[in-house]
Amino acid sequence: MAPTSPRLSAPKKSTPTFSPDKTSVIYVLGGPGAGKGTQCANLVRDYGFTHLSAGDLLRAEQDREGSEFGSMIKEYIAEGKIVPMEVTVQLLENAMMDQEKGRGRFLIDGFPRKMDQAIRFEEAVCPSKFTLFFDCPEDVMTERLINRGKTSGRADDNAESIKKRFKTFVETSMPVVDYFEKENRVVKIKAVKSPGEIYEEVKMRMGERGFEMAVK
Ligand SMILES: Nc1ncnc2c1ncn2[C@@H]1O[C@H](COP(=O)(O)OP(=O)(O)O)[C@@H](O)[C@H]1O
Ligand SMILES: O=c1ccn([C@@H]2O[C@H](COP(=O)(O)OP(=O)(O)O)[C@@H](O)[C@H]2O)c(=O)[nH]1
Repeated sequence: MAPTSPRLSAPKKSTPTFSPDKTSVIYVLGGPGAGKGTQCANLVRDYGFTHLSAGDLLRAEQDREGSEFGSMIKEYIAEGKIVPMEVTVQLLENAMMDQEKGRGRFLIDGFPRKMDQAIRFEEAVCPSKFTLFFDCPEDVMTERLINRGKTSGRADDNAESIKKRFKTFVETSMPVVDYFEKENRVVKIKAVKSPGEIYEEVKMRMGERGFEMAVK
């Protein structure tokens, strides 16, 4: 069956769709090129998480034939702006529903990038356990993204879009990290070393939060 557009008209609920007792959601944040996707792949392999990248879901919706949001998403991504939250939250909720209903461990990668998304998702979909935040300087991220751009095929891995994405990250996404930080819900990890060294720290910090590896 062909996938359908996000159900934007879903009524606002007073309780979230997924119970945090049964469903674990961890947000994965960090600037563009901080290594979120790279570390998520490690966590999926070792901890049995389902990986949902908000950017990947938006790109898939952009390319889906008949999507009413395709051209709008394309424009936002090229400009490094945050797509209106109704679209992204609904794509994520739909993707979670496609998994075993009401159960599971989800890494939500590259989301929430704006306060309104954070509030809506926590209220209507599932409150998160915590945020893994990969902290990386812009010069390091720029070099990684320019390199990634040689093979990624992504329209936004070019110098002009990268600058815009950094600006959005600092102005719009860091306030989300700061908000969760005040609630002591952020695990901050320096993301400059090699992927292997960073992952060692990720595993240690996951353990501190009660997450053990599913496979040894
Ligand atoms: N620790 C690292 N050191 C060097 N390169 C890295 C590191 N982590 C990721 N990369 C590379 O940098 C690029 C961006 O990483 P990625 O995981 O796609 O970042 P994000 O999902 O945060 O945008 C990719 O090409 C990836 O292979
Ligand atoms: O919740 C989100 C996540 C991503 N994006 C858009 O998707 C782009 C790419 O995000 P992704 O996480 O794939 O890549 P990153 O910038 O972290 O490398 C962003 O610049 C935004 O334009 C968005 O609008 N809302």
